[in-house]
Amino acid sequence: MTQRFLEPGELVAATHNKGKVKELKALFEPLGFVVRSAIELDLEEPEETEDSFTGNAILKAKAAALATGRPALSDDSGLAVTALDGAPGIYSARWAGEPRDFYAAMEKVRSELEAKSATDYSARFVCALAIVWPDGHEEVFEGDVKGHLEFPPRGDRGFGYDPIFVAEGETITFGEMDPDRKHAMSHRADAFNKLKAVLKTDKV
Ligand SMILES: O=c1nc[nH]c2c1ncn2[C@H]1C[C@H](O)[C@@H](COP(=O)(O)OP(=O)(O)OP(=O)(O)O)O1
Ligand SMILES: [Mg+2]
Repeated sequence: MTQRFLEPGELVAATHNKGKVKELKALFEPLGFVVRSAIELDLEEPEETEDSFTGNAILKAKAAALATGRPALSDDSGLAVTALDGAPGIYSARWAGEPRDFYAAMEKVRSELEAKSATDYSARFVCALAIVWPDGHEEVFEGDVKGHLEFPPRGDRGFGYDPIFVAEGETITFGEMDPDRKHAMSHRADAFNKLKAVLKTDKV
């Protein structure tokens, strides 16, 4: 399939995560997109049945594009810990249970590292951003940010696993970091920088 460009206009953010909605708005609104989230539109949350970030990103965007008849943007992301063979990975949200408790999920990461007597605390955040059009055309981009984990968790400025993640070259966690600074270096920003290639806007 040939690459397709996305025209500025209304864009459905196929996510129910308020932290992501905030970050996706910060990335797309300056470029002239009006972002409406799946929360505002009261869309159903599809089951994430694929075995990769890109697969789940496409699945979520496709469901929202079909439900709304509009191009939809999704984000599938997670924390991949080297010593845990990439876990929690695509299960990052599911490790937090229902209702989501990321302090419990961060504690699970810590206890699994301790159980393995791990000395390697390196980790990365991964993000797949997908755009799917109502006719089924899809574009997907993957980004990451490398770093390491520190315990106990610090900072309440981000979401999810941010309080234990320290990016390469930094000393503070994503939870302690100014949100604009996180946006400039995150896995989401990395994927977004690749996705810019399909945005039809002179503001890029
Ligand atoms: O920048 C981040 N800072 C901290 N934690 C993060 C980040 N990015 C993803 N994460 C973690 C938490 C999130 O809950 C999970 C993704 O799971 P994921 O299924 O993609 O998202 P979700 O279920 O929260 O919302 P939705 O599927 O409606 O987009 O990984
Ligand atoms: Mg999810």
